[in-house]
Amino acid sequence: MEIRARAPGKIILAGEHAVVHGSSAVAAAIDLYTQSSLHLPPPGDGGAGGEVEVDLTDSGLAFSWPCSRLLEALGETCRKAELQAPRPCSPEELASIARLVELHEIPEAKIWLSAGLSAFLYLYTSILGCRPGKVVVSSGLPMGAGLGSSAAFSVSLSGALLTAAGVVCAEGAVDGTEWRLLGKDHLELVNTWAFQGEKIIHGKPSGIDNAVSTFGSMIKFKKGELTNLKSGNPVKMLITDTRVGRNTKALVAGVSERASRHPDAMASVFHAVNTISEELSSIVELAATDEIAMTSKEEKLAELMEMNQGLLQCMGVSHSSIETVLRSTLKYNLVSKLTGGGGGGCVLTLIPTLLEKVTTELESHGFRCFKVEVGGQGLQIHQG
Ligand SMILES: Nc1ncnc2c1ncn2[C@@H]1O[C@H](COP(=O)(O)OP(=O)(O)O)[C@@H](O)[C@H]1O
Ligand SMILES: C[C@@](O)(CCOP(=O)(O)O)CC(=O)O
Ligand SMILES: [Mg+2]
Repeated sequence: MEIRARAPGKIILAGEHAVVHGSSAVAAAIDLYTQSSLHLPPPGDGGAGGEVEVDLTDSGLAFSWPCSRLLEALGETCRKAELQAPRPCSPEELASIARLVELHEIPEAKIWLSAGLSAFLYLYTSILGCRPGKVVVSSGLPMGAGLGSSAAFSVSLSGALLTAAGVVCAEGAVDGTEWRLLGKDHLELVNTWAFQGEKIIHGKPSGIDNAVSTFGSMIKFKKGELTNLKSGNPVKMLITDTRVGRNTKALVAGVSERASRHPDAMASVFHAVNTISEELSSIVELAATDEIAMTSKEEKLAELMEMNQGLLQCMGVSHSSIETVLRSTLKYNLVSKLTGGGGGGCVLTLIPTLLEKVTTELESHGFRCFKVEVGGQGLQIHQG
């Protein structure tokens, strides 16, 4: 049996970090995915001699554990998982899982994978027990760059494993593709499991990343509550990856430490971010109903993003590479802010729809517009 599940990454338009401390945040799914393909031998095949394998194709590494070894280390976890109500991974269980991960020598340069492997082992053994199987993971998302690869990993894994366990099943089809969707209750269950995976990777996640990866669309998120935002006119964002690696868990912990050193000042910062996210979400919804004032709404969005970036600097999560992107885009009057954990990673730049609008108007006269890159190569030949 083979089951494939794919889950998208996300951008956070406003509210990262503050959302961990109870503020509102606004996030949207992007069309870059992580895919998990689960292969299970027919029941009875492999038996006690079988293995659990995971092939992380993007990092070129594969790992396996004999089922007997997993059973010995995790015992109870492998026997009595409550699939409808996942329980958090206890510190003892996490320590046993970490020892199983340490059985493999992960190259120092890729040591950050160990958190993902722990989440994998937790989700696999809790949902399917110590049953043999193989998961192949591939992703179009940069890892550790603020686009929610950790959540997409946990959501796609949970989706594939829960489908195999028979507790969720796909319903409607996605137009023109081979992919199918889950109903709301089943999505809720996947989201709850994926949140447990995120906890292993992030330490103290707000839950916004797994929620937007599970449910898609554009959402406002506050203290676990999710509101779907109807954004008729999608905002256009340029995403720039500074390629400066960082780790969300450490950044989230750094903000919490600053908050405990300066509780009042940071409470004001989080409150200001909350107001920005609330205002931004109402502008997004208004833009869906009122076409004409699009330009002024974009100006407001840009201003709110700029203010949010200033507050992220207050939290200590900007970086010199991010500041370089801000300066470069400002030269063209474009506003940018970091997205996700910060400390490097990705930066969002708001692209005005005015450009699109002028094209649409010209085309409405029957003219034809081309979007071209200029100054490229001359003649090119490919011989098979
Ligand atoms: N495809 C993947 N394979 C293995 N681990 C992954 C994968 N995607 C994400 N991870 C795990 O998630 C971590 C990155 O998460 P994080 O620091 O939250 O950044 P982000 O979620 O912004 O990409 C990686 O270090 C790894 O442990
Ligand atoms: C910083 C934070 O708000 C978002 C983290 O996103 P990412 O893992 O950097 O893609 C943390 C969270 O909400 O769990
Ligand atoms: Mg993450």
